[in-house]
Amino acid sequence: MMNQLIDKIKKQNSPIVVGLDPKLNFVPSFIKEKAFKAYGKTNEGVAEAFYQFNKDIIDHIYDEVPAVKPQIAMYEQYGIEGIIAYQKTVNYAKEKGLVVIGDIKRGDISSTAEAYAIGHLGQSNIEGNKERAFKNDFITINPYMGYDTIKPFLDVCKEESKGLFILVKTSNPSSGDFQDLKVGDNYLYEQVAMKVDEWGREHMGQDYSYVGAVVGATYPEVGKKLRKLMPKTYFLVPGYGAQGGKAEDMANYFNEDGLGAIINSSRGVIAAYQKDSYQQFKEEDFALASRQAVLDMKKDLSNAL
Ligand SMILES: O=c1ccn([C@@H]2O[C@H](COP(=O)(O)O)[C@@H](O)[C@H]2O)c(=O)[nH]1
Repeated sequence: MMNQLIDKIKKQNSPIVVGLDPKLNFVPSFIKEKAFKAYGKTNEGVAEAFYQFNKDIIDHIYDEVPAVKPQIAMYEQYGIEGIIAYQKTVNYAKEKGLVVIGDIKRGDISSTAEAYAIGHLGQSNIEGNKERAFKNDFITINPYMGYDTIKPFLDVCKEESKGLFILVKTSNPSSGDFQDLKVGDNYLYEQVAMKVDEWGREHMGQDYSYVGAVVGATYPEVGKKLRKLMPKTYFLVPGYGAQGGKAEDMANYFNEDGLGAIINSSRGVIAAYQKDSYQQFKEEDFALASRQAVLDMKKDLSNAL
């Protein structure tokens, strides 16, 4: 799957992933009103509104970006109906040929990790009948509990040709509370990076491993250091745009082959029509504004890289 992602990045000249993180106040009123008329102001109503919102955005961006990253929390808060909207979003993105990174950030003891891995990347075996719950190509996972909790994910990835992005240095303001603690001569994030690199070497695609790393756009000096420490690891880089990550710093996350990183923007794309800089777009043209935001991000990055 890493090879396919890289091929698409090269073909579209677009190291960009759009985060599908819907919020009710991002959804235009004409979509909300229709959904609420059909299902009421209920979880089902929100789920319908989110799906229609995502679908229109996907229709307007799928030819310009290789991947989308739905953030499961945005859906989960609306219960089963929200999860169904997440699943339908993943399915629709796959139908449009997009690579899907399920941002689920799981991690637990190995028996539980195995269930997460099967559910989000693999297939369950129901007395001989195989069933797939979610069609993600990659998921994000949390390495805090150590190797035995990572292994079930690696095993399913191998079986299914899927991939992972493991949290190494996150983009949030307090990411240093633990990640920047010194462990011997290294920072904790460096220790984790070395492990992710080691696990990845046993799970190589063509040039890059299918075990990737999450490295926040908001710490470009760390990005530069990690780029050297993990040359075969693809980086998923959240934090560009809404969190303050700048295009001029993104070169730090790429290798000399022009590859090695895929930059995420969620709010900056899906809620673009609400920004002053896109006020030429009316609410009903929200998806066109998202497309414009992708084109602008593409230009912004290619000028900087
Ligand atoms: O370190 C991390 C890890 C994950 N995220 C996720 O990425 C998006 C960012 O959204 P923006 O609107 O572009 O800020 C969101 O889903 C986060 O949960 C992250 O930001 N940082």
